Amino acid sequence: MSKVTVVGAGNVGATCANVLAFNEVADEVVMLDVKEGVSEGKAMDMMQTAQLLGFDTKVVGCTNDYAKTANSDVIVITSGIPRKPGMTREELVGVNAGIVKTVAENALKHSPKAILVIISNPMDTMTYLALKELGLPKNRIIGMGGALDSSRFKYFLSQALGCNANEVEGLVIGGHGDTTMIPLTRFATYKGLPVTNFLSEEKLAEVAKSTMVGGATLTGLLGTSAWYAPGAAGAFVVESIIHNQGKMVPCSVYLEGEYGEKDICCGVPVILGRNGIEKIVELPLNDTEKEAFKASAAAVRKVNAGLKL
Ligand SMILES: NC(=O)c1ccc[n+]([C@@H]2O[C@H](COP(=O)([O-])OP(=O)(O)OC[C@H]3O[C@@H](n4cnc5c(N)ncnc54)[C@H](O)[C@@H]3O)[C@@H](O)[C@H]2O)c1
Ligand SMILES: O=C(O)C[C@H](O)C(=O)O
Repeated sequence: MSKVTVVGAGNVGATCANVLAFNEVADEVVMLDVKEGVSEGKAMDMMQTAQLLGFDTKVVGCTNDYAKTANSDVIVITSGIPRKPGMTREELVGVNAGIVKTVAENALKHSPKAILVIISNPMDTMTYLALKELGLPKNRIIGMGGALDSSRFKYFLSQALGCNANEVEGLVIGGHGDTTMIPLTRFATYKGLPVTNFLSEEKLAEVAKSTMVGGATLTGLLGTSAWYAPGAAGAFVVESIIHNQGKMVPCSVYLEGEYGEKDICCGVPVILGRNGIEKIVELPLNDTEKEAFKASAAAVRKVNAGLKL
């Protein structure tokens, strides 16, 4: 019997729960929100799609009732405010830090063995906060950003190549911020061949830029931040853990010397499995990429400095 709790049943949380149910990633998915009735309503709405879509996962909604989340294998935290057009993710730190800390503490009381997947922004700093405040081993605290950013990178690459996005591979490491993301164009491939064989340096720079501001572009179009790809990316990370898939996914994790950084959570490729982070993968970065990672970590560290730990 596998169980996942999604805290925050807003745009991202509800989409994540819906994808988890549709793909039957867990036997039970619980959504919890502070807004009276919203989780219950969304859970009932999702359950009314079960026979149309043919899934057996049970979706439960509750208003702030953490007892319903008991014995979850994974807890996904999406609670908090999203940015509006013109804002950065980093501006959300003041409000979201308090929310993330409180909900994580409450959820862990009922699921002391759970693995946490942090989505609320600014995600790298929220992951660091969870790491510092909750006393969990580092393999159980995973920030979701790189899975989404890499998916966007593959989308923009496929647009530039004029090909199917499923035939493109690519990784985005570094912070989950408009200026801190590092799309690794040198390692990206189309059908196993380097994309540098097909796209000019200028085109690849354009793809990297579109990826980095991918979230801001959608926020400008939607008036609030995106949710379909973020929710699906959250579910992808949960599935990799619950089904012990051993996939390599860029996630924000606590670094203790890897990539030359210490005492920070930042995006690097990790192997995900039943223990959460099974392994951090060290990529052979060149000097330019190493410099970019250093600058990205320095920017994340600046936001972390604003936390009251
Ligand atoms: N890491 C990523 O890749 C990524 C991607 C997309 C969005 N986000 C972030 O995820 C967060 C949620 O975005 P959204 O679009 O779903 O926002 P949203 O406003 O649609 O949903 C947030 C939900 O959190 C709930 N909430 C607030 N405080 C709570 C508490 N104490 N306990 C339980 N629930 C609480 C709200 O009632 C709301 O329903 C934002 O911080 C956003 O920036 C991160
Ligand atoms: O852009 C945002 O603020 C939300 C999220 O981090 C995203 O990348 O979609």
